[in-house]
Amino acid sequence: MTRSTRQDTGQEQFLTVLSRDEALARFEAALFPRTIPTEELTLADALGLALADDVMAPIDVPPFDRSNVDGFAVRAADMATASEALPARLLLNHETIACGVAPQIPVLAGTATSISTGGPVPRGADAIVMVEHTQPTEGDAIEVRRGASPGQFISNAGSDIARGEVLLRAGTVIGSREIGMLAACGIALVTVARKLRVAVLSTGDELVQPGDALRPAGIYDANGAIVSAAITENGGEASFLGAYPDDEAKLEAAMREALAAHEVLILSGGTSKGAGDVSHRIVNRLGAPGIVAHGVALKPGKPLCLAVCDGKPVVVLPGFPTSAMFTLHDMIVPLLRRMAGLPPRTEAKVTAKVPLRIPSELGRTEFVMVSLVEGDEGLVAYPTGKGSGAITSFAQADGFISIEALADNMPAGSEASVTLFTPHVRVPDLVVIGSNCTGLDLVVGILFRAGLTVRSIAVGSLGGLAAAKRSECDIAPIHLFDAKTQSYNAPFLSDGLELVEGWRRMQGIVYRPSDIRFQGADADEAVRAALADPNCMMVNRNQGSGTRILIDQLLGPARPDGYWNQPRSHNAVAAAVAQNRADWGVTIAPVAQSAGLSFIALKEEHYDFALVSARKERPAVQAFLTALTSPEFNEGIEPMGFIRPG
Ligand SMILES: Nc1nc2c(c(=O)[nH]1)N[C@H]1C(S)=C(S)[C@@H](COP(=O)(O)OP(=O)(O)OC[C@H]3O[C@@H](n4cnc5c(N)ncnc54)[C@H](O)[C@@H]3O)O[C@H]1N2
Ligand code: MOO
Repeated sequence: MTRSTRQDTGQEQFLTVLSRDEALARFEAALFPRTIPTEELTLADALGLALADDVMAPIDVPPFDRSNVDGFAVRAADMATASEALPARLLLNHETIACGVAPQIPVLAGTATSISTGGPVPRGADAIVMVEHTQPTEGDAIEVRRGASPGQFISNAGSDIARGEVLLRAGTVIGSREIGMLAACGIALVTVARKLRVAVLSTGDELVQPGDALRPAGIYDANGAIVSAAITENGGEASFLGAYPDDEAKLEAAMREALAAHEVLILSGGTSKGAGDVSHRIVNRLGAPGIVAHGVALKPGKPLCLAVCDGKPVVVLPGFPTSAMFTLHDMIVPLLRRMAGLPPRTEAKVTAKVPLRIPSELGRTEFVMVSLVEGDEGLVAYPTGKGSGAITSFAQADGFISIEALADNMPAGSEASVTLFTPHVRVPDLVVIGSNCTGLDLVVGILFRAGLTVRSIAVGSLGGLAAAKRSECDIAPIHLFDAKTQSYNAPFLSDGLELVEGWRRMQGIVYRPSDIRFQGADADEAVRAALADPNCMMVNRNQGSGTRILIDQLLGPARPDGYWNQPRSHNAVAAAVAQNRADWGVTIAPVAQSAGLSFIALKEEHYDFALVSARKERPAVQAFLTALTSPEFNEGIEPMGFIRPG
């Protein structure tokens, strides 16, 4: 693809797919060099901003020689021979130097002046003796029974900060500690790099703002909130202007207005090849040089569009939230920080083993978000990926690994370098890897309130079992049905694993309450009714799930319409029926209940835990086992629609 071609389908091709580095180089060349706008602010307002210039100390701190103790200002030489047997006797001068009191009387040989901690040392004195090392004596004098070294208990003027030294360097981000140094020198105003004013705008007909009701086919606008927050986190001033439908004229007007009032414009969505993808077309009309890169050989992030319009950066992020977040942090934030005079974020890396083969797209550098857990031989990096469209891929990850463009996978067992999102690895107290269940939230909640951190990675029952066998987790929640023994979970355990009973989940047929074909029917009647009506559409489950075995038993040889629609979760089945994409399916009672569906009970599914025996004595594992028998758990689990065993 070398140039934009308008096709009959109404779709556009990317101009040229560039490497990440080439795209960044073009963007930087169009943006820099540039001056960093500055302003003078009070210390409080400067918090979080970067200093524009070096700041020199205008005074010495402390400004005078200062006593560090309560006691007496003396001449050390007067105590050269002082001892228990032969105390030095010093006449008291008639003044007391409290904090804030300028001394008037010099300390002459054989005299002492009473002084408080923080008081200015009087002329002639060269040491302070602590009050508890002195004895008042008759004739307005004190006795000192030990020697004093010159300078003792005195902080000299300028010993903390010397007048004329560079106190803080340009580019330093002002925090409470920096504010302390500036205030101690009497500085009230500082010149800082001004916050970058960034306009944020989402595009897409489907977008609904959080807080408003979701309409059919609507999607909550996550990117608007994500981008605005990331700008604020990075010292910018974000103005979120809302979500705009894919209406070219209206969007163009909004973009022009946004650019007039801001220094940067960041959009998301509408940069790929869909019929509604218009934003990148508008960008080229907003100013020179316009688009410098559209299409980057990255995953996620391929449709990223970078432009500079009359000196102002205009970025169109991909619509998928993980793609938007990742490209924003990886490619855009560093440039915005540079434009705002802020130092680069520090990046920490660790090495971790990849437990599974990670497939990757040839030709694109692929960034895979990972969650870190501690295995027997060091860190293990689990992909959190549910694809670029999933918000949790990025939000719940500890960091990312990259797979080079020329590789089509990263083999299981590879050592990978993980770039962390946080300065340090956060090692959780308890690691749970396997099948997810809302009932598990109840247990995790109990542990969380007890101060324990839990990392829960949803990879399904089989993935969890494999992780438990490799000792990468403490506990693997599973619900695996063994057709041969007609039993759950126990037949799947191997040496080193033991079964802890969890709870049961009633599986049943779900239908919309208004559907008269199923009202009042038992399971056999319901299946008969479904098979009798050629317009009745089912939704199945994936091969290998216990629910699928149940469905195949119900259907026998029948293959009704919808049989090949095989989603991988209980929730997806309920959503398909609730949204009228199917008329019936099999899911669990709590999911049916929360989707507002009618339910015909079939069979209990056992949701248990494979426990790694070698980790059983760990405090967090013990806390997990205790939580499972706690009154809080017992009282909470049944109202959620689950069944306690026994
Ligand atoms: N035929 C092709 N289709 C797609 C390609 C391609 O090369 N050929 N690229 C894919 C890639 S890679 C990505 S990434 C996406 C990005 O597409 P757009 O940037 O045009 O984004 P949209 O189509 O507008 O939306 C994609 C997706 O994200 C949701 N979305 C959009 N904005 C938001 C928001 N503010 N908050 C939450 N979710 C949002 C939107 O509803 C869509 O589901 O394109 C692929 N397609
Ligand atoms: O590049 Mo898209 O961001 O793969 O998902």
